[in-house]
Amino acid sequence: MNLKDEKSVYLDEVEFEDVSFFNPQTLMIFDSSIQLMHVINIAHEVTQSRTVIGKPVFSRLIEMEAEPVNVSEFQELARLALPKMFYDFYAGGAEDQHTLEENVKAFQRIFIRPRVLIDVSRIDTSTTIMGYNTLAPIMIAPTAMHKLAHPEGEVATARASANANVIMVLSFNSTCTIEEVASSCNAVRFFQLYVYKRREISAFMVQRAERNGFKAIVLTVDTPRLGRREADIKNKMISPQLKNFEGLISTEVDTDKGSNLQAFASGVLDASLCWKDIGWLKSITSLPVLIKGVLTREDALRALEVGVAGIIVSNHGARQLDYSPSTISVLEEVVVAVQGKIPVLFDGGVRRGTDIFKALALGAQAVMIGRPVIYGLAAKGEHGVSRVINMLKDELELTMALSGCCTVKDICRSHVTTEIDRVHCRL
Ligand SMILES: Cc1cc2nc3c(=O)[nH]c(=O)nc-3n(C[C@H](O)[C@H](O)[C@H](O)COP(=O)(O)O)c2cc1C
Ligand SMILES: CC(C)CC(=O)C(=O)O
Repeated sequence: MNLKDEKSVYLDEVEFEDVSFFNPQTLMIFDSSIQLMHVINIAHEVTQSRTVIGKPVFSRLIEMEAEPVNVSEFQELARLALPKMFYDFYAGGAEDQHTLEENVKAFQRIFIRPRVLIDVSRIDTSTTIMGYNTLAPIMIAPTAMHKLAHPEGEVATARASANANVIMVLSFNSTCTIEEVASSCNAVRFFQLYVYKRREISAFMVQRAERNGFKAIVLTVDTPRLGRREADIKNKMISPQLKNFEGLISTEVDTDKGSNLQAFASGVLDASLCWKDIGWLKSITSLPVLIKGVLTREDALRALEVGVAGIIVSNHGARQLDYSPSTISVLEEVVVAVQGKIPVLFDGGVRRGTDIFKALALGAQAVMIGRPVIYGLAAKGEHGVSRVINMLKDELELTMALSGCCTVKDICRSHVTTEIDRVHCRL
């Protein structure tokens, strides 16, 4: 990105210093590949004749040239880059956001027990997930509407994942179509599914995913209704038309009352979905079915009974039920119930390689990352996503070396101490 050139164009045109009022919906129609142009274009489009980007915004964009060294720096860049409505949508959680905070804080209460005098001159982070070899036990969690973060949307995320050799789970609510993502690059990908009241739509999407080479279906089971995200209500979060659903259903909702996305979701999500429907899903696809959103031993056992191929311990990034437990605090409960019969994957609050190490030590086969990917995408497009993935992989590698683990298989329960362990020690 050549900021100096942009600057001269831009400074001539400055009229306002407030960008907060532009209509983010226009973001969907631009296809510029550089972030700065992207933001300026939106402003041009909305006001038609005037530029509404002012100095404070421009200086923020300059800051984006800095290379972040960790996920939280990417988050800050994303905050600066994005319209408030979108940043809040991505970063926010449900209600008091207690679980949102806990997802991250609970990791901080787990300590690593490093082992020394082990030859760690060679570290191998690679692993196998559902039979597929990957660079690291890291996957891309399904997150909706990547074009609100960057004009290349899910295609940029898919390319970064493919280059890094990690598995991406494409969201049912993606802004690029299943076909666009599939044809963008060769990679192992899974498809996330919501079951709509109009089941034929969900069934059609499953068939498209299958036809386009996706390798598994990830059924999200924690969203009979959308959680109450108060920032989205205040911002009147948009619900844009999604190309995947063209000719099937209108995803565009235009209400003045609160979150349009919430209004859309409440119209389409099938709240009657239950365990017996896993049978229906298995009957319409030959792909393995994983369920995403399990937090208890009871549901893990039920999942085994109905024959799913894998479980994802997840609270939807704390966007659904506030005061549900942090995911890392219940991971072991699920792992113990499953007894190694099927893979247990994990997401929620992973921001460091040490977090990945802790989740693996507690029995997860791999972790999925949600917001960090979006922050990378918003700040620096495909390059940003690559950086986030590689940063977490490098941090994991260092953690393994400093803990005496040469391979992912070497990471075991005795490498961490949890709060519960410490209570038991005192008894
Ligand atoms: C902006 C955003 C959109 C999301 N969209 C979806 C979605 O479409 N489908 C889904 O199953 N989960 C969705 N999730 C949940 C993620 O798959 C994942 O569970 C969560 O982001 C993990 O937590 P983390 O963001 O702390 O990594 C979304 C999460 C975020 C933050
Ligand atoms: C469009 C939404 C239903 C996507 C979602 O799952 C989320 O925002 O958490």
